[in-house]
This record gives sequence, C-alpha cells and structure tokens, in this order.
Amino acid sequence: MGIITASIMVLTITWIIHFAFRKAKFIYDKLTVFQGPAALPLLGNFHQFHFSPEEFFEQSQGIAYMMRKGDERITRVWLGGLPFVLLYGAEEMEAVLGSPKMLNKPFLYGFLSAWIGDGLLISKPDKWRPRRKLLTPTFHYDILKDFVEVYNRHGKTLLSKFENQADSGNYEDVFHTITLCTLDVICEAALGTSINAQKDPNSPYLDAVFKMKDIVFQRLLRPHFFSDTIFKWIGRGEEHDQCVKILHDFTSKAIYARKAKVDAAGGVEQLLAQETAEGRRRMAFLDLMLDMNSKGELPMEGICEEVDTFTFEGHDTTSAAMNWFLHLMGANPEIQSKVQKEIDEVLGEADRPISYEDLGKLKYLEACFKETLRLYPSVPLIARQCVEDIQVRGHTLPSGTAVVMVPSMVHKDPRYWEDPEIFNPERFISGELKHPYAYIPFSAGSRNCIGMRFAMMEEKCILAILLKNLKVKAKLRTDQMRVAAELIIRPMFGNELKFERREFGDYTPLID
Ligand code: HEM
Repeated sequence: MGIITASIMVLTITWIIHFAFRKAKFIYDKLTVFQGPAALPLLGNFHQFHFSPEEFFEQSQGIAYMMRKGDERITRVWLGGLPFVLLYGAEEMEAVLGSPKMLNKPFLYGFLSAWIGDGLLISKPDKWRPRRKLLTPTFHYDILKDFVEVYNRHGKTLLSKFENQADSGNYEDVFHTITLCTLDVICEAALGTSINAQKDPNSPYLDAVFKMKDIVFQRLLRPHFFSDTIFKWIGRGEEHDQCVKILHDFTSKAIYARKAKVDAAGGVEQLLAQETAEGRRRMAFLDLMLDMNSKGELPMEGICEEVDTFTFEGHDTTSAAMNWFLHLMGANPEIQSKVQKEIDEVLGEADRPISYEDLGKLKYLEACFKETLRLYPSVPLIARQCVEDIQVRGHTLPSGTAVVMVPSMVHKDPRYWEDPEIFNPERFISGELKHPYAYIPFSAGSRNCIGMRFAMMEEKCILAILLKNLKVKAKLRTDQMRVAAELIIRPMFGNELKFERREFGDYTPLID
C-alpha cells in the first residue's frame, strides 16, 4: 500500500512538473518574438527594476520605448517567472481592451480584495457580467443629475479653504486638501451620508482609507509580500486587518442603518417620498442598490462590496485629475483666462449654485479637463490576465501572460497626437480622435470606468466653482513637475499652488 501511494505521488508530481514545464516553455517560446530586456533564469528582469513610485513607472516606460520594433508597441518583461507584456499602441490596446476574452484582472488587483471585496473592479467575468449589467443604469444622467447639489456643496467648502489660502498669499501643497473634498463627494454619493472629511480630517475612517492605500501600494512594490502568509507574518498584516475592520464597520453600519429605514418605510420609493415631503430628499447609489436588493437582484454582501469599490475607485482618481488640472491652469494663465471667460458667460455674475444644464455648456472647461487626462491619466497602468491565447497584431499572447497597458504612452504617441507634450485643449474642441483607443483615461471596451460620467460632472462643477472665484498660479512649471505612480499618478513634489480672489469679468493673470 505504502509503495502504491508513494508511486502515485511520484507520478503525480512528475506529471505536474512536466505539465508546468511544457506550459512555461510554450509561453516562453511565444513571448520571445517580442523585444524585451535580456532576462536571467528565475530572476527574469527583476534585478533591473527599481521598485519605487518614482522609478518603476519611468523605467517601465523607458524600457517600452527602447525596445520597440517598427510600428509595434509591445514589450516583454519577466518578473521572476511571471511573464508581463507591456502594450502602448492604440491598435494593441484595441486588441486587448476590445476583446471579450480579456476580462480577467491579474492577481495583483487581489491585494485590494480584503477592502473592496469582489466588487466590479476586480471580480471575475462570471460575477462581473451580470453585476455590471445591473449597475450600469445607476450611472445614467437622469440619476447623476441628483448629485449636482452634492458637488456644489462640497465644492463650496473646498472654495472656502482656498479663499483662506488666498488671503495668506502663500503657495501650499493642495493635493491632500483636494482628496478630502473628492472623498466627501463620493462617500455622500455612495452612502447618502456625509463623512465631513474636509471639516473633520482626522476621523478613524479617513485614517484607515489613507493607511490602506499605502499598505496595498507598498505591497505591490514588494514581491516578497505577494504571499498572504508572509505578508501577515512579517509584513503589515496586522495593521492591514485593523484598517479593513474600521473601513467595513463604517460602511456596513451606514448601509444597514439605511436598510432598516427602507424596511420601516416599506420600500426605497416610499422612504424617498417620505424624505421629499420632509424636504430632505437625498438620493444615493445605496438607495438604488437597496431597491435592487428588495427585488432579489443584489445581495447585501454585494451592496457592501460595491459601495467600498465606488469609494475606493471614485476619490483618488478624481482628486489626481483635479490636482493636475489646477496645476495646468496655474502654469498656463492664458488658457486659465479663457476658462474663466466661459465660466462667466455661462454662470453670470450672481453667486448661485451650478446646475446640470450649466455643466453641459462648459465646453472649453471640459476640453481642458480631457486634455489634462491625456497628459496625466489618473490610473497609470491598466492590466488584464490572458486566460486563453489572444492575437495582438498577428502575434499570440499566450494564456498565463499578464498584459499591462500604459495610457500615458498611447496618449503621447505622435502617430495620434500632434505636439503630444504640449497642453493644448483646442485639440478636444476641433480635432477628431485618430484612433478610438488612442485616448483611454477611463480605460475602454466593456470593462471601462463605470463612473466616467459621474467623474466628468463632478470635476466640471467643482472646478467651475473654484475658477469662478479664484485665480491660480503654480509654483513649478510643468516641465519641472515629476510624476510618481502609485495607485494613481500624483505630482512627486506635491502640487504647490497659490490663489487670489477674483471678481466677475477680471481676466488678468495672477503674478508673483
Ligand atoms: C477622473 C476620474 C476617474 C478616472 C480617470 C477613472 C479611471 C478608471 C480606469 C482606468 C478604470 C479601469 C481600471 C482597470 O481596468 O484596471 C476604471 C474602472 C472603474 N472605475 Fe473609474 N475612474 C474615475 C472615476 C471613477 C468614479 C468617480 C467612480 C465611481 C463612482 C469609478 C468607478 C470605477 C469602477 C467601479 C471601475 C471598475 C469597472 C468595471 O470593471 O466594470 N471611477 N476607472
């Protein structure tokens, strides 16, 4: 019996090794057609990378540029035994992002799962498909209109902070201040309750949000912490678990409290009608999801993971974009004046809230925002996992390969963009995209950003409030700014801005 068991074990192990070896060889053979830096056995290109926010991203882009072959924008990198393929051409992006076979995310996204569960951002296609179909109508304009009041209110709080800064006459790094504002917006939109981040920035919830992002990012940079066991044992596992508890306690308390109100009123519609009659109707994504729950379409657990997903994905991305936009305004005074002229024309002199209709008229501001995202797409890398072989420009990307797409590179490809380094919003007014996948700040294809319209409206509203009332100047020129790529891209030396109050009709630039 012992001999039989031992023989079966030996045969099984031999078969596994044989299978793994054949698979590795298959992948290796397929990937050798792509250019990439020379790799060492087992280590791959690991030793050639510097795993820091300012270096890793720059190095990856540098390698990708250096290794390009003809018209192809494909580079291969081995991190240890793991094959990665970097793509940065529009055709290549289309082959991946437009493919129904490429909906899986690589394991690295899983480091977020303790926080955002199996929500839209990281779920596997079988779970993702029906969930995305269910939630897409939630982001329709008819619903988003209701959030304009939320953008206005939190935008005004941000304005009052910057007005105080204007009175001091100092340059200050505004990155964190803006993040608190976008957190206020997304938490209220998702949960229906205000977290008052701008007024009370020291709450345990906020502390946990910032710590958790740092923990996840630090883990991404340290492959020896990829294993859960090692991470828990010698990494920041304990701190991680404490943060997750605080984050989940906070959101589930709000979710279950709202559910209790819905149940007591006899349904979401009844509760909203009651609240409207009392003059305090405030819609949130949560209400829509609780309605889905009452129809048996979405379990409570699903609501929790999607609320956490929206709050995670919906605050840093919008904050990064708003920060870069203000930097670019502060570095390009003529363009700033043009935006202010449009704001004055659309909003007039009176101090009034911005309406949904106003947002539709702010075309030049929108072009400036799109141009900001071209130069500084908030999400530095978009990745997919091949679970079957796919064809990219006549080559096979074998199953098992992780594909990493770099939006900032396709956004600066001279084949699609004239003078790609220049901040020129006019290109979004007059020009047409030369390729639909040449501009992908919100990703593209069926797994693109579900919050894109929400984000565009939020940004336009808050930025119009700020620029209606303030002039801005950036301390550094754009060519002096360096990018640090974390979960989002941020200005490495901070975003130092100075403000001055402005009146209707004043288009003179702010000078030192
Ligand atoms: C300027 C702001 C934003 C930018 C640049 C942005 C960008 C992106 C990108 C590039 C992706 C694809 C990520 C990937 O596949 O790895 C994505 C996905 C996603 N975003 Fe956004 N995002 C923004 C704002 C928002 C907001 C405000 C929300 C929520 C209200 C949101 C919710 C999501 C969700 C849930 C996904 C996953 C979608 C899916 O896989 O079905 N995003 N976003």
